[in-house]
Amino acid sequence: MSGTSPRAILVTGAGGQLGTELQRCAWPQGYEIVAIDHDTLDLRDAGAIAAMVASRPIAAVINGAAYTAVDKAESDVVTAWAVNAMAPAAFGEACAKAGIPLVQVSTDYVFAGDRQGAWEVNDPVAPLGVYGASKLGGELAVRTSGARHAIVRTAWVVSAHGHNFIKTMLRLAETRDTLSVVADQYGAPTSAADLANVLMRITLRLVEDEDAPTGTFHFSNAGAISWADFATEIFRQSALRGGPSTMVVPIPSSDYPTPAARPANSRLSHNAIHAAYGIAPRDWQVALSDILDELIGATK
Ligand SMILES: NC(=O)C1=CN([C@@H]2O[C@H](COP(=O)(O)OP(=O)(O)OC[C@H]3O[C@@H](n4cnc5c(N)ncnc54)[C@H](OP(=O)(O)O)[C@@H]3O)[C@@H](O)[C@H]2O)C=CC1
Ligand SMILES: Cc1cn([C@H]2C[C@H](O)[C@@H](COP(=O)(O)OP(=O)(O)O[C@H]3O[C@@H](C)C(=O)[C@@H](O)[C@H]3O)O2)c(=O)[nH]c1=O
Ligand SMILES: [Mg+2]
Repeated sequence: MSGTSPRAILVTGAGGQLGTELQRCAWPQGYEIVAIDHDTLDLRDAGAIAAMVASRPIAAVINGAAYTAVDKAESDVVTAWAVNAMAPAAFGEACAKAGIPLVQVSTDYVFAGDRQGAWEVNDPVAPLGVYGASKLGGELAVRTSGARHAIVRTAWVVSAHGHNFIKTMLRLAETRDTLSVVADQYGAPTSAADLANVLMRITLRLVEDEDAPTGTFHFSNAGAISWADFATEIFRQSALRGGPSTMVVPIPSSDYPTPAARPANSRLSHNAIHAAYGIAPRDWQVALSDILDELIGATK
């Protein structure tokens, strides 16, 4: 590519878990990541989104930003919909106009989670709360925008930075002898680094191959556990590293009331992403180990 300018990939949510990991990915030579944070672009401003995409040649957009405060969204409905639905709509329109692909990230919370098994990409959606509903709005906006797109639903995103369940558990363990954690909500954690790598692969295909698979895909790490199981393994692996740990008391969701209801079964099937892109996730325990290496330090 010598003599030509690099292909710019616009990434939103630069300060978030996914945005941070997208910037750490090993993008091939000839690509430049233009990572946009909240201060640079407020996603509630659709006009600013259009102007940003039109302001320079861009090869693709990865919309990694979102209003992710699930409980707060219940009482901040308009902001949640502005960020999670209207901003993707604005990106869809801008990308269609520019003729570039859009990669949109969505969530397991679009499902009601009311039956067993892993959710397939075409299974019926029925969000239980404002966050899930607004993210579904974003999916529909992107799907109908005319932009070539991939919508990647993920779940339980964790990493060494930002806000997430691992960091919350380690923080609470510092001061608690026991920790009550819900044992009737099932899913699989997703390393933000693994997700970023998958989104990079999909984005590169969409940029380089007009016929690359488009549509809706699911990605999480492999496995099926409850939040209580997850907490237990976090503390087991943390203790091995000399980090904080405490005893987990499994409880029903009814003993942990929250403004937003969560799906009982959040498991995402990987069939679609495997068929289209040959992607198969590694086990969640291995991904957790890498994150704790970064947070606490490696085991001796
Ligand atoms: N976290 C999870 O467990 C899951 C996440 N997802 C999806 O994955 C994607 C990445 O999530 P993750 O990285 O964990 O999320 P984070 O909450 O870590 O990051 C989200 C980012 O979006 C930014 N943002 C929020 N509102 C605005 C706004 N009005 N204008 C500009 N930027 C804004 C935030 O900035 P600031 O902090 O400054 O507001 C933050 O940097 C999202 O689409 C999310 O819906 C899906 C399933 C699970
Ligand atoms: C802190 C804590 C949480 N919990 C429960 C609440 C909840 O059901 C579960 C996980 O807590 P969180 O606050 O991480 O849950 P939540 O913020 O709902 O996580 C979700 O975030 C959004 C953005 C998504 O898209 C989802 O995939 C999912 O990751 O654990 C306990 O039972 N005990 C505790 O001490
Ligand atoms: Mg949360």
